Parts: sequence; C-alpha cells; structure tokens
Amino acid sequence: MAKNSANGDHQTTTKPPPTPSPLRFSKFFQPNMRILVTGGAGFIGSHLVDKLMENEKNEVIVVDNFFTGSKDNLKRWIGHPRFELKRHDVTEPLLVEVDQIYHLACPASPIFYKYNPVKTIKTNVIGTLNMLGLAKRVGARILLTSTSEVYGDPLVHPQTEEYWGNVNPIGVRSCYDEGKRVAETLMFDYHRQHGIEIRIARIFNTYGPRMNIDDGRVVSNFIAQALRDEPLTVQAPGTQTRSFCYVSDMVNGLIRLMEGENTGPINIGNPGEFTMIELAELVKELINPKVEIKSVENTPDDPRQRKPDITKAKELLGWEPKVKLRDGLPLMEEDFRLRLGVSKKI
Ligand SMILES: NC(=O)c1ccc[n+]([C@@H]2O[C@H](COP(=O)([O-])OP(=O)(O)OC[C@H]3O[C@@H](n4cnc5c(N)ncnc54)[C@H](O)[C@@H]3O)[C@@H](O)[C@H]2O)c1
Ligand SMILES: O=C(O)[C@H]1O[C@H](OP(=O)(O)OP(=O)(O)OC[C@H]2O[C@@H](n3ccc(=O)[nH]c3=O)[C@H](O)[C@@H]2O)[C@H](O)[C@@H](O)[C@@H]1O
Repeated sequence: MAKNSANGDHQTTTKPPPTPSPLRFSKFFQPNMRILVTGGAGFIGSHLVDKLMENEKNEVIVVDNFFTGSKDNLKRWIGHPRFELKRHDVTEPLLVEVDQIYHLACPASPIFYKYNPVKTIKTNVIGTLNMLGLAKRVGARILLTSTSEVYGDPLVHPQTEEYWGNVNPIGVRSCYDEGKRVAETLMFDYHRQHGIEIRIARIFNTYGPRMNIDDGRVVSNFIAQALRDEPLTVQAPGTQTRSFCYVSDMVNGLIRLMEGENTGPINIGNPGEFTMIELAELVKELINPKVEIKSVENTPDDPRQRKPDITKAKELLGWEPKVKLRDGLPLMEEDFRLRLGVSKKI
C-alpha cells in the first residue's frame, strides 16, 4: 500500500500502484529510463530535458504543441539517439510507453494563458486527465508542475502547502489558477482511486535563459526593456512582491521531487522576496543604469504578495535554491543579449 503522503492520512491511497513496465526492474541489462516531458520545448521544460539527457541511462520523449515553446530550445538534442520530439497537443490522448512523466504542458505567462482561456482550461483539465490515463495504462510515475497561483491572492504569508488559497473562481486568471487546482485534484483522485504514483510541485516565479523575449513576464520584460533602452514598466502599485527562482535550481528541485518518496504538493521556489520596484531598480543597476522606470496600469486580480515557505522542500527533498537574484539576472542578460543582438558596452 502506498503511504507516501506529505500532508496527512486523507491523501493515502488504498490501491496498490499499477504494475510498472518490466524494463523498470530488469536484472538482465541496464535499462534506459524512458521519460516523457510534456511542454518540453518551453522554458523550464527545455532546461529539464538538458538535465535529464545528461544521464546516459535516460531516454527522453518531448511532446509539445509549440504554442509558447520552440524547437530552437531543443536544437542540441534533435537527432540524438536517446531523444525524440513529437508535435502533440496534450488535450488529445497520447500512446507512448514510458516510466516517468513530467507534465509541464501549459502556457505559463499571464499574457499567453489569458489569450485563449478556454484552451488553457482544456490543457489543464483534459491534458492532465490524458496524462494520468497514460500513467495508469503504463504504470508510470507522474509529476505535475502546479503553481503558486493556486494560492491566489494569498492571505497567509509566506505560503505553506497547507494553505488552501484565496482564488477568484470567475476572474481572468481563473483559467490558469483554477485549472491548476483541478489538475491537482485529478492527480490526487487518480492516486487514491487507482494507486498512481504522483508528485506535485507548486512552482513559484522562475526565470532564466530561454524565456521568450516578449513573454510578458516581469523578469523577461525588464531585461528586454533594459537592453532596448526602453523604460521598465512597473505595473501599479509596484509594491506587490514576488520571489524569483533561477531555472537550474528549479530543475534540480523537480528532479529531486520525482525521484523522492513524497507525493507533495511541495513548494519549489526561492524565498528571497522583492517588490516590483526593487526588481526594476536591481535590473537598472546591473544592466542599464541609464534606463527609466515608469509606472503603468496593472491587470485584474494581480496577487499582492508571494513568497514560498520551503520548509517541506528542505526537509523532505533535501533541496534549497542556490542562485541569488543578483547572480541569476546577469546569466539571463547574457542570453538575451545574444538573442537580441545587443553587445555589452565597455
Ligand atoms: N515559469 C514559471 O514561473 C512557472 C511558475 C509556476 C508554474 N509553472 C508551470 O511550469 C510549466 C512550464 O512553464 P514555463 O515557464 O516553462 O512555460 P512555457 O510557456 O515556456 O512552457 C510551456 C510549454 O507547454 C507547451 N504547451 C502549452 N499548451 C500545450 C498543449 N495543449 N499541448 C502540448 N504542449 C503545450 C508550450 O508550447 C510550451 O512549450 C507550466 O506548467 C507552468 O504552469 C511555471
Ligand atoms: O509563479 C507562479 O506561480 C506564476 O507566476 C507567474 O505569474 P505572475 O507572478 O503574475 O508573473 P508576471 O507576469 O511575471 O508578474 C509578476 C509581477 O510583475 C508585475 N509586472 C509584470 C510585467 C511588467 O512588465 N511589469 C510588472 O510590474 C505584475 O503586475 C506582477 O505583479 C507566471 O507567469 C505563472 O505562470 C506562474 O504560475
């Protein structure tokens, strides 16, 4: 009987997990672990693929519909014998034989997830159902990249995994945050009802190289604006906070969670908390001291504060982030300079 709950007895399954593929425990030869990454052509997904491909025992299959992701992010792996890329929309069923599923497919930037909200919900709900169905059929372990947005505009600070959140169910962000909440529910229902081995990561704002230049998220916006000599657009009031995690730390946390014994949900993020004004000032200091900072209108339901409590990640996964914002921003700047063709003035 699986008893791998992080949060208490109500999450303990009564069913044994489905039988994993015989390859997973084969004594006769060292098998490759076959790993599916949905959304693997995106920002976090492509960094995850890089890390998984470092292990020569892994075979990696990426499925992506290329809505916000790009083949460019995976170009170093295309043609590699342990790698496969498939254009596929997770709202359609998928038949592959795998041992682990990292389920990331979903637009993450508010601009993109609000662009076609019905599609965002379908991706979160039908897409997660399809991946759980696949996990059930082949006996794979599945990890969902959920989000700190399940806490909505949080009334508890910092956010612990026990907090149930403060989410507007009918707002313009609901397609994403309520979509992810349903996806978490589906994960636990499949775990309790069918014994599926699940892992849920609640990811907090992550940044790094390969973010889309016009992605719309704050770190990529500020860096692109600083490099283009355009004013940094701080959305009012500017005192709202976020906690920014560098992508290599995030990927290590996701792999720790997948390989460990805890279902989660577990917060994965960097607890260093900054107001958007502080972030703009830091980008200005590090990248372009001459750039202007201007206040612009905000969008509805923007969470006012966000900071992960990562006690569980530390205790249960032995994980904590290493890269400070001040050190991570220049790494992202380098990548943005290359892609924008803006060299550093000496
Ligand atoms: N980056 C963050 O700060 C953050 C924070 C919390 C949660 N997350 C979660 O992590 C995951 C990855 O985020 P990201 O920042 O890399 O975003 P991203 O937009 O760069 O990547 C998402 C990928 O999913 C693909 N995709 C979208 N809909 C799909 C569909 N229906 N079928 C197949 N592929 C589809 C996109 O083309 C893209 O390659 C998402 O699930 C997101 O919700 C990210
Ligand atoms: O980490 C999370 O859980 C979620 O965080 C982000 O959502 P959000 O925090 O709203 O991300 P941004 O769009 O980067 O906005 C962050 C803050 O920056 C502000 N902002 C954004 C853009 C900009 O140009 N200027 C600016 O001040 C926004 O008002 C907001 O307060 C992600 O985009 C979601 O995918 C993710 O699930």
